[in-house]
Amino acid sequence: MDLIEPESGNQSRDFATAEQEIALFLDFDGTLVELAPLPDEVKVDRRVGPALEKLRSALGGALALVSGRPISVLDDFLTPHRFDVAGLHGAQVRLAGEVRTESKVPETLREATRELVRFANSHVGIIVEDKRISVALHWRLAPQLEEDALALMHKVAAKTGPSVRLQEGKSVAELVPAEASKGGAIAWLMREPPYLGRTPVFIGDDITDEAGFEMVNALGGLSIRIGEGQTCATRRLASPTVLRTILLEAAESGSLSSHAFSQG
Ligand SMILES: O=P(O)(O)OC[C@H]1O[C@H](O[C@H]2O[C@H](CO)[C@@H](O)[C@H](O)[C@H]2O)[C@H](O)[C@@H](O)[C@@H]1O
Repeated sequence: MDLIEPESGNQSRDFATAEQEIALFLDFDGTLVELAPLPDEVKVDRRVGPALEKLRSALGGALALVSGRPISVLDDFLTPHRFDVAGLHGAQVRLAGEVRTESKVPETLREATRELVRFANSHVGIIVEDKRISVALHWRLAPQLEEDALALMHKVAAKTGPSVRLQEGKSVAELVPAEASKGGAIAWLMREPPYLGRTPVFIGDDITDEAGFEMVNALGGLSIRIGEGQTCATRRLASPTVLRTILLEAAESGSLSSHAFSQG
């Protein structure tokens, strides 16, 4: 059985709209790919890009990546395949090959980034990922520095003002445009063809995905959390491997409904 039972109080349910056509939203790190020690080191199963292409066709085009990564980085990982993407936690959205929304670079972000780089330069294992519109501080290689790194991020976030918010993740904290969220990006896409009128399914693994889970729950869709941890998602899958198996099988068969995510 691939599904982990949800925590008590967070009821799994038979998905009432299982036969309806779905729109599929996929997180990247920890969902499509396993986590790696460094952001550049993730390995993408070479079957994933072609499988997602097939699924996109099967779903009438309604398939998008929803990630904290920039669109350009996801393109590089999945090259030569190109998908609709909500990147940078929703700060940018590409639909049908065109970037349709993109947050401005918050004015205070450059100074904040410099402060984070100073910290990284004096602490082994701390990494700054400058994503232009957002910036991430990673401590996966120095878990003993988590408390210090988080304290710094809170201090820097307080100085950056209301245009920026703090987004925590797995061994990472990020400063992102305040208005951006994965939930907002999913809602935006759901108002546009080919997503419009479909039932959203969002699969993620992280606290950064909770806003997306909340949104698809509100829209009557299906939210699926990969792995353990507190969540408002209504279903779980054990691992990225389990998800990839489901997606590869669905691509092979040429169809995907929400039933695929509740196989026992
Ligand atoms: O929304 P996602 O697609 O899940 O992206 C979230 C962040 O993922 C990346 O960081 C995480 O994955 C790294 C590689 O496995 C790992 O080393 C790190 O500890 C994780 O936090 C990425 O680097 C970030 O930019 C994304 O926001």
